[in-house]
Amino acid sequence: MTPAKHISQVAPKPIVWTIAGSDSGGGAGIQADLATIKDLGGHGCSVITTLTAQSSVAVDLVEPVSDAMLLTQLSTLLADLPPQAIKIGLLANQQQLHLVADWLAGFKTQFPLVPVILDPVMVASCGDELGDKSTASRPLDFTPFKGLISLITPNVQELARLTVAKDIQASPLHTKAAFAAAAMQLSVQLACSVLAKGGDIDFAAQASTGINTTDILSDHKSGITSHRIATDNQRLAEDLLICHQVTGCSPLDANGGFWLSSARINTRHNHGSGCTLSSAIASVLAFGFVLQDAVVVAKAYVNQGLTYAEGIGKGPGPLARTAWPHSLTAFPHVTAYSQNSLSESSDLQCCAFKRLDPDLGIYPVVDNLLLLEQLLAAGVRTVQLRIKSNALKSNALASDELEAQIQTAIALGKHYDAQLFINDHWQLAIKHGAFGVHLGQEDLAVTDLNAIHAAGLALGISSHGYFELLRAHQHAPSYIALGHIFPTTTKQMPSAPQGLCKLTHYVELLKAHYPLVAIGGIGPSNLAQVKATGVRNIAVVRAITETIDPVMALAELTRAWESSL
Ligand SMILES: Cc1ncc(COP(=O)(O)OP(=O)(O)O)c(N)n1
Ligand SMILES: Cc1nc(C(=O)O)sc1CCOP(=O)(O)O
Ligand SMILES: [Mg+2]
Repeated sequence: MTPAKHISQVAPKPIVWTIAGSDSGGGAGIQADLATIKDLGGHGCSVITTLTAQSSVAVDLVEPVSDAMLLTQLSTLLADLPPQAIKIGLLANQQQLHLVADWLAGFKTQFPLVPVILDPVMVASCGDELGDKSTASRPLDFTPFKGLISLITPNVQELARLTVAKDIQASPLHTKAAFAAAAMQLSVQLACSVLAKGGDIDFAAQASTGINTTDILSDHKSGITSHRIATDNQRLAEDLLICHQVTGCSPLDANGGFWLSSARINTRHNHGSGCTLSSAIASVLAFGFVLQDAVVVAKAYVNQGLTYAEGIGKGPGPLARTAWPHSLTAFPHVTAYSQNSLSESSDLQCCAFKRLDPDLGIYPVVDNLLLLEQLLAAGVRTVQLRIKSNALKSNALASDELEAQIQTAIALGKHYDAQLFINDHWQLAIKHGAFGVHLGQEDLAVTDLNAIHAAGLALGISSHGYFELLRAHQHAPSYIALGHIFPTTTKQMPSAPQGLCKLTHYVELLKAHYPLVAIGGIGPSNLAQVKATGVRNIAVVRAITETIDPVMALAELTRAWESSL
């Protein structure tokens, strides 16, 4: 594996707190959390709730710290090292839980935006209970955390204990439907997102009930994308993410549900995998990624850790520490979860889209034929016609006129032998034989990608973060756009600008697989910084359209891009 570059090399080191128990064996708890936070480039601070005399095979003694010690750790840290994210793990008893929840309520009034991840740890991987004696007879009630946490990460046993609805409690959570119902229930109960970890369940065994466990294997380099049902040798580990009012992402995903599937990694060295996952999510959030992005990066980190884990001691060993994940194969496959549908993968096409030269040239995005023709005549090689349908609604353009413009644009593109992409209007692009179509994430759900593929058109897909770029990758497009890098006034964006640090990571992950295009707020003043991230193409609107001489502007951008290192 190539050594991965820490995000901390390109971004300031965020402070991440872990409020959790000590595992004297070093594989889980505070010890796993601090190792994870450091490995992902953060600075870890610890608030110890409980001491455990623990090895890889047994938990011999559990001793909560005093209330005074718990509260003083919190106040001492807050005075000097306020967190960018908090992970909460083992709480020894209900009294401790109340103390932490009350403290958190006060903290949140001061720092409402700091994300808090709760890993409701109850049982060690060796099977021993981790709470004090009071919790063995009565499971903890996490209701005091309602409205205070961003995400809870139960495994299947914890999910069953935490969901109070009688019908859910009565049935074991061994089917996808029951598991999903419990996760949704918990999301409502605690008013937070839920990552329900299905690693301990074999949903594939439920395939006979008609539930589709289709896996997608996509290799864009060889141009092959294939789908197959998981067999015994290729079992899937499937987690369900239920989002609750997530901000900073596409509104379509803010309350979405997603299955995250990875090939099951055959190892018994998984001690501390839950602690590692939750502290990794907190660490990635601390760098300013949105929740869905943090979850898929943390999943990839755990997958890598399991893959390279080695035994230490007689029992299950800890996960390997493999730094920020930069390999697409470590990332999960994302499928939308729909309550109304048992089959979640019906929209997949079978092959990769048309392959392009990774260097597209400066890629202008324009909204009129006059400018399009000027740029084509000036020798532009890749260009997009982006006529938004709100231009239609305001009656600026009737639909037959839109079709005529698209038809003319396509003819011009052919005449000048350019790669002309039509934004949004994929049916017209197919009808008139365009070179390609550009689609956003919202468009994907309402587009017949099979039809675009069958017509032989190239496909470009927008993305705004890890989660969206995985979704784009699963369609094996001709290029992936990464936006918006800097603030833009051309379009209202639901997400924050990605910035150069995140762009560097996306490029590292995808550059061997796709032509990549950075977009959003790019122009002469920042183009060299963008090029330094390793991205090979930029798409621009205002840097061309808002100049007095667009042809000259294109020539200047091209010269500056080619001469930048
Ligand atoms: C090259 C390129 N990248 C991104 C976009 C944006 O596409 P989309 O998200 O569909 O948004 P609209 O352009 O339709 O508003 C793009 N057009 N081109
Ligand atoms: C159309 C568009 N899509 C974006 C994305 O991030 O998906 S940003 C963007 C507008 C880019 O315009 P300018 O170069 O004027 O900032
Ligand atoms: Mg669009």
